[in-house]
Amino acid sequence: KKFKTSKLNHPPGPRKLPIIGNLHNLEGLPHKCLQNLSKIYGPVMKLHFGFVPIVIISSKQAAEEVLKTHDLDCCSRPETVATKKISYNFKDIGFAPYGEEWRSLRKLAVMELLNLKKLNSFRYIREEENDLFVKKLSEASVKHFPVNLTKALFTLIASIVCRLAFGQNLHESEFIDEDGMEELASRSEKLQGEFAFSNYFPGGWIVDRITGQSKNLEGLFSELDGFFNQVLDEHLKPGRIVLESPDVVDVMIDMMNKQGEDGHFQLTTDHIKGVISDIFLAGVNTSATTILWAMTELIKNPSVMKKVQEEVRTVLGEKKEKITEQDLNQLSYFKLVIKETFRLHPTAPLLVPRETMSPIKIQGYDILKKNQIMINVYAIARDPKTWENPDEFKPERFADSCIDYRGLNFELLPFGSGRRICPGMTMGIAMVELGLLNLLYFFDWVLPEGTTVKDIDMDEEGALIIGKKVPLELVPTRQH
Ligand code: HEM
Repeated sequence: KKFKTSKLNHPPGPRKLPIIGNLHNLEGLPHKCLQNLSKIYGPVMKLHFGFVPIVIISSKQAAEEVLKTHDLDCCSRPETVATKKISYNFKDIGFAPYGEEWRSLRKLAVMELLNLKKLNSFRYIREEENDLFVKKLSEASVKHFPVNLTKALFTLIASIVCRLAFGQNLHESEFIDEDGMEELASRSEKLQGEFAFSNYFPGGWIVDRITGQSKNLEGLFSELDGFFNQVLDEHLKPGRIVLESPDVVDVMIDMMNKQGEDGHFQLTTDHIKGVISDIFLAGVNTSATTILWAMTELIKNPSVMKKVQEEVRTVLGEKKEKITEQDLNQLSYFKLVIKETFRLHPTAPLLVPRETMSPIKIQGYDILKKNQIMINVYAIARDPKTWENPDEFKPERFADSCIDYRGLNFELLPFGSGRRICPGMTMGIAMVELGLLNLLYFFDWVLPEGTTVKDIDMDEEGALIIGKKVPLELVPTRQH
């Protein structure tokens, strides 16, 4: 031990046990448990999940050092059994290590998903799908029955994402069951977060085989793979007619067919499936869950609900039959409600884990090469040193503040920051804003008979993307 003592200043952390490291310290949801541990060990702490060293960042200052000062040094991704599977052997954007392949795919995604011109030209898809959503909710409102908003919102967002990115109209699709979207999305979330021994222990694959974990993973994956294959096959059909503008899959197939053999990175069908998988997994759960949390908080806080509905209905007038994205420009309190939802309920509370590519120093601590880094944006957004009454849902806190959630203010990072920032941010925000606006403009919402605000369950579940555990059921009454 004496000889091994180095001059390195390692981050503090709870005592680890032989073999399991700190796995025994993890109880409940990781972001909450790590938030509690950081109150003891500080904003930069080191834990070991089995044999894997993981550095947890829980303050605005430390997050800025990682994501701004050292962004390039730590913008790779660690490999896990599940992410290898779901990314078609890292041939995607979200889980691919840093390198030429990731850069090329990411560039393509930014062009297709972040491109404002393209997003605007697809505006009508979002508006049409929301219109249909309002019609369905209006039918339910006649009967005054509770609506399962969780399911309804997953279907809405999946319809937009599948139409916009894959050219698939879920309402007419022969092979996709639109009502099964919530289940498919939550299965995929399970797949990403499955605990596997092989992630943390050398030879852990043997345990995974014995416990049936490997088989479980295979089963979940083959269901999703079936869906992604169908999307790809539809696009590869000879004589395919592109009705709307070419979607992401069309663009990638075109690139694949035109590429020469010049030694550069070659696009394959696995890359296309990797990107389809990314868009579906990263796009649907996150946006639907954000609207769901916004509605949950509004029902729990009736004065905020009243204020935002008053603004929405006064500014847009009483007689609108259809909401457009232009209507969003005139709303200010509404936008604060969304900001506050992103603060209290970041859907990826630990972002997507990163991996250091070279040794770095964060807040004076030495972090070695190939260490995992998790940024606890949940803990940062509820840090009482930065936020007054951090657990309260209070959109007014942003009224005179220029803090935004687009990756430049390190106290509020629902989309991450730096090179790995979410490339679907603009699309995600557009879907969340329009979906919530339709819910608030056209309907009044109450809890089902016999339940009160105290009965609203705020429990969370999930692994990488955290959702609401119990579905939200509310009774709509059509207003206009
Ligand atoms: C409200 C909606 C959304 C939220 C809150 C969200 C959040 C995030 C977060 C936190 C990350 C990780 C960033 C990091 O590691 O620093 C991420 C990555 C990613 N997101 Fe999103 N996202 C949303 C919507 C979307 C949509 C609609 C798409 C695609 C259609 C998308 C595609 C991706 C991809 C491909 C990555 C991986 C980027 C990379 O590793 O280079 N996201 N997202």
